[in-house]
Amino acid sequence: MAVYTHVSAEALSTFLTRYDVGDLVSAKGIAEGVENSNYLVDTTKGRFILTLYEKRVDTGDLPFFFSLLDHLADRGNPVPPAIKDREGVTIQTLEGRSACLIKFLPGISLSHPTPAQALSAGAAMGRMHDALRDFPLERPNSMGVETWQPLFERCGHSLNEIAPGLYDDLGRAVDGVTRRWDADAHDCSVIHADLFPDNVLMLGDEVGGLIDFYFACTDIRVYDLAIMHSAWSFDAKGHGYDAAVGDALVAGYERNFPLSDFERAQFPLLAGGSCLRFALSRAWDWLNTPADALVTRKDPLAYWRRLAHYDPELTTK
Ligand SMILES: Nc1ncnc2c1ncn2[C@@H]1O[C@H](COP(=O)(O)OP(=O)(O)O)[C@@H](O)[C@H]1O
Ligand SMILES: N[C@@H](CCOP(=O)(O)O)C(=O)O
Repeated sequence: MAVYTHVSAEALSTFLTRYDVGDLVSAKGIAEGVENSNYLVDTTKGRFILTLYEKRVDTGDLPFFFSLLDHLADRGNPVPPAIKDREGVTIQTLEGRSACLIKFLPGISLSHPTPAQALSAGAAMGRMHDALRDFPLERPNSMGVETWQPLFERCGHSLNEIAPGLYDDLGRAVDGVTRRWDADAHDCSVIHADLFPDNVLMLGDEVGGLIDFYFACTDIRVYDLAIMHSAWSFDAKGHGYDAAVGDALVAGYERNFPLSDFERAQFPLLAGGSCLRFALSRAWDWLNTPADALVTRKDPLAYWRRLAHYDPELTTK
């Protein structure tokens, strides 16, 4: 469920008169997603996404996100830029929220990607990173390595309500990974930082769109591939590593951005970091979201289990 803010047909019709996009035909709330309110909007001239930014996106970051999308779209990447109104404005206000009208991209969000789809998606990430070599803006990672220990401490002993012993186990793993993490030894650039299967729209085996750039930030470039690898190569519960999917992601990526020997050697550590980053954010949400809330809580243990694949020693006592 991701329609937190209701937009009336009257308010939307008036909103659309700012743009050269035709008249409103229909608008439907989109159930997928967790951060923002999204509507699928059809007009007499085409199809668009309307996004209203809820509390988890800092609206001060929106100019960064839309510069990034313009930069990528200008270089032929399948990403959805914001539509400008007749005065060139992209970030508007609607129903008391910051709001943008965004290009609709075709495709289906995947639940179970195949190796052929993983190959295309990895290649799309490599191409995106290549296009970002000359992107001049930066944004700190609000979920970067230095935030993991403080977030772990904020979750505290309540972690044991998720699974007995999780406080000690996670604490040991956070310590083990962060002590070996060395961003200065890597190439850093702007990365997507959340390229899960649900953020890649597929047309058969081809990528129709890369969406949801609201975690995009400056960090270790190959960490982005490690995040993708940990999100794509397991079942939803974090079991059953699928080597064909994992290998295809890396092979696709290397078609457009070859990895160095150092990056290959560091990959398990970076993927282990990704497991901790998502285990921690999910644990925090799990402990702080009422079970009957509109948002479905995501399972933190599905990421804890993935860590065992990348670094078995960190997850055994
Ligand atoms: N530009 C787009 N083109 C087509 N569909 C989109 C687009 N942006 C979002 N969507 C649809 O909306 C859903 C939620 O979008 P997303 O950005 O992932 O939301 P959230 O940030 O709330 O997680 C996606 O799963 C997709 O179905
Ligand atoms: N991908 C993250 C949560 C972020 O949600 P999104 O809908 O904005 O991609 C997770 O699965 O924990």
